[in-house]
Amino acid sequence: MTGMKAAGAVTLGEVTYGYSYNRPVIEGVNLSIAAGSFVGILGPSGSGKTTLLKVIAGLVKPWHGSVDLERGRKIGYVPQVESVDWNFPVTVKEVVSMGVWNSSGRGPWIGSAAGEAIMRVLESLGIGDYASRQISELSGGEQQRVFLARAMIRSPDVLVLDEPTSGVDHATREAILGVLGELNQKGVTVILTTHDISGVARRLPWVVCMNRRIISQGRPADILTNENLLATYGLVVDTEGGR
Ligand SMILES: Nc1ncnc2c1ncn2[C@@H]1O[C@H](COP(=O)(O)OP(=O)(O)OP(=O)(O)O)[C@@H](O)[C@H]1O
Repeated sequence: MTGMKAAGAVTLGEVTYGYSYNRPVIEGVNLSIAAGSFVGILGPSGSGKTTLLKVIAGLVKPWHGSVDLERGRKIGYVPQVESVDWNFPVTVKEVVSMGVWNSSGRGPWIGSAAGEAIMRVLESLGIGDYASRQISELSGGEQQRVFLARAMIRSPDVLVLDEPTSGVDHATREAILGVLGELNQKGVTVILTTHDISGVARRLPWVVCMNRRIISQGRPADILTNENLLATYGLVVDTEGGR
């Protein structure tokens, strides 16, 4: 896809970023993600996956290198649930409405059209009944779906998700993967990180292994080999699952 900028394509060139002077946590990252891709990013803890997603989503600016997304395309970012502190009172509907503040430019008042759109998204994720509940009362898997709803309400061209299936049960994982698969079928580029090799990564069309740098990428059957996993994680992982 080089040289071609289809909707929702993301291209990183020689991207380096870190949090303290002279200590990059991702370095020289070159990555081309074609529009309409469904990509899983794998790597051990601390390998820079979240950082890479933040660079892609434009939340941080790389020290060096380029991040290209076609002008006017929208990126939705779904953070890791554990990274968010919901100790203040806010309902599910209010959290999702944050996704439309930017476009309405009017603050947290939900018009009836936006309200209906929010309910449609919540229902598509099976959490319509929770609209008026406090977010702090929900389980991790339910909160995960609320964040997904907040990103989906903006109809993004690219959806970037940080470990969307971590800490959820089997049924929730399948529900989340199902929703992401449907969005991808509609043309949304989906980029997620995961630690779940057999339950998630093996089922995606394309995976990228990273550890500060990109180590390998390709179809899971070609990439999730013991040799590559050893290079990425420093150990051989039981990829056959047995879950
Ligand atoms: N806000 C921050 N300030 C300082 N250092 C940070 C910050 N965020 C991440 N780091 C450091 O950058 C490195 C990469 O972190 P990152 O969260 O990108 O890794 P990760 O691959 O997503 O890890 P995990 O799988 O555990 O979520 C780690 O060493 C981490 O400690």
